[in-house]
Amino acid sequence: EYSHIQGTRWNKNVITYRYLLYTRDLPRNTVDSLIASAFNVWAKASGLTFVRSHTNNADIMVEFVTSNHGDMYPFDGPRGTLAHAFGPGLGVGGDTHFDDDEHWTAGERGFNLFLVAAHEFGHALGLKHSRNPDSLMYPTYKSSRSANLLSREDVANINTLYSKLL
Ligand SMILES: CC(C)C[C@H](CC(=O)NO)C(=O)N[C@H]1Cc2cn(c3ccccc23)CCCCCCNC1=O
Ligand SMILES: [Ca+2]
Ligand SMILES: [Zn+2]
Ligand SMILES: [Zn+2]
Repeated sequence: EYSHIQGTRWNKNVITYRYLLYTRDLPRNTVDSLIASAFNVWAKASGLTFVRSHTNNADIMVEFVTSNHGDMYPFDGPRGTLAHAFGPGLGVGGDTHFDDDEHWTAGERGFNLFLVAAHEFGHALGLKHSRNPDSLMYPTYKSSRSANLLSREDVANINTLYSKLL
């Protein structure tokens, strides 16, 4: 929701992402698959492709950090705010930060990393919050999300930004 970076969308079809810091709550390959699944939610709805980068700078830098971590939005310890992401753009644009004072899980307990990442990547692609509690882009965490994560509103909004590429 920090859309202070100009530009409402990415102007390319292939978006790269790179991990800077992992969490100790989960094995790395579990984090990798949960994050990849979260990107895939938006790939299916937008026609965008997400490619993991291991070397150079990437569009979306993903990291698990706590409290003050180098941007203007320090985290707040356990619970409260879980994560945040910057809207599309150069530099910090798209970057996604998870509060590592949370207990990140792949299941029902703690906070489900896949669900939170899917919300954050919506911001990284240019989406704002929704007032519809059934939308993924609703500003409050809900563990009981159905299989089809995206509401009709989420899909309409991503399609407005990125016309579904043929
Ligand atoms: C949507 C989510 C994945 C990302 C959002 C932040 C966000 O929009 N990032 O893009 C988030 O963390 N929302 C808070 C909002 C929130 C709920 N409460 C809070 C108490 C203090 C501060 C914030 C909150 C009440 C207590 C529950 C705290 C634990 C759950 N936290 C939340 O749901
Ligand atoms: Ca927190
Ligand atoms: Zn941050
Ligand atoms: Zn949000």
